[in-house]
Amino acid sequence: MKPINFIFVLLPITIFISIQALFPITENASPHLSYTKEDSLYYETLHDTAMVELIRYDSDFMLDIKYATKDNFTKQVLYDCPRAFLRKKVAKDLLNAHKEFKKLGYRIKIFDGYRPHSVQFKMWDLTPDKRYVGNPYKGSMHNRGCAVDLTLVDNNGKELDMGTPYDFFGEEAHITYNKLPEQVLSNRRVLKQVLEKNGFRALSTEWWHFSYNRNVYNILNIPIPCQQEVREIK
Ligand SMILES: C[C@@H](N)C(=O)N[C@H](C)C(=O)O
Ligand SMILES: [Zn+2]
Repeated sequence: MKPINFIFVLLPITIFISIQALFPITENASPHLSYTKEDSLYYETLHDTAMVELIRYDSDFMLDIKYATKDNFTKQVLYDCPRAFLRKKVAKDLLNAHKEFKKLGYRIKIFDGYRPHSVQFKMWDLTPDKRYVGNPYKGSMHNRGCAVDLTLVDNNGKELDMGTPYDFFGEEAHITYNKLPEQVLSNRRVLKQVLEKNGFRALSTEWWHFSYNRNVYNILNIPIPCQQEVREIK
């Protein structure tokens, strides 16, 4: 073989094959579990009921955890740390919805996921109105890790116009309220359609709240943990 052939043909092929051998591209059974390989393997072992952190599954989720700040309707800090957890089964279906949103050019921004039961009581003390706050004596789907408050952002991270801010407790936030610009109605439609297709049910009074309708799990009252190495709430 001429040296020129070796340099331009055989050498690149040899290098490519060597790289493949060192870093094999394997078919991942759960392609969503993309945070780290170690996380992926770990999450595979968990039961569907485990409470898992969303961004460990998909780092494209944006987080704006209002109840970890005073910028919420209670004007109090209700969580120790700004993290979002859901039951593994719920998280997986949300991930499938996220994949669809990403194909449309959007990403999900999470305002709230699992919410400790004691926080539900605090909310209810201030706003005992079951249209906008779940009755803690029955338990909210958030307390079960089965509800998520969310919106959509565009490719620049800008929130789509949904007509009202998050936790706007009034008629304009109701999903049947239609005295809104066509673009707002269309944004709400996309949000609802994709989530409903993936196992979530909209709440008639809050465009941002979606409950899981494939399973219901127990109420928990474990605080949102702060240690980053804690990957699940047990
Ligand atoms: C408080 C609000 N973000 C919310 O999630 N409301 C529903 C009804 C709930 O508390 O379950
Ligand atoms: Zn909610």
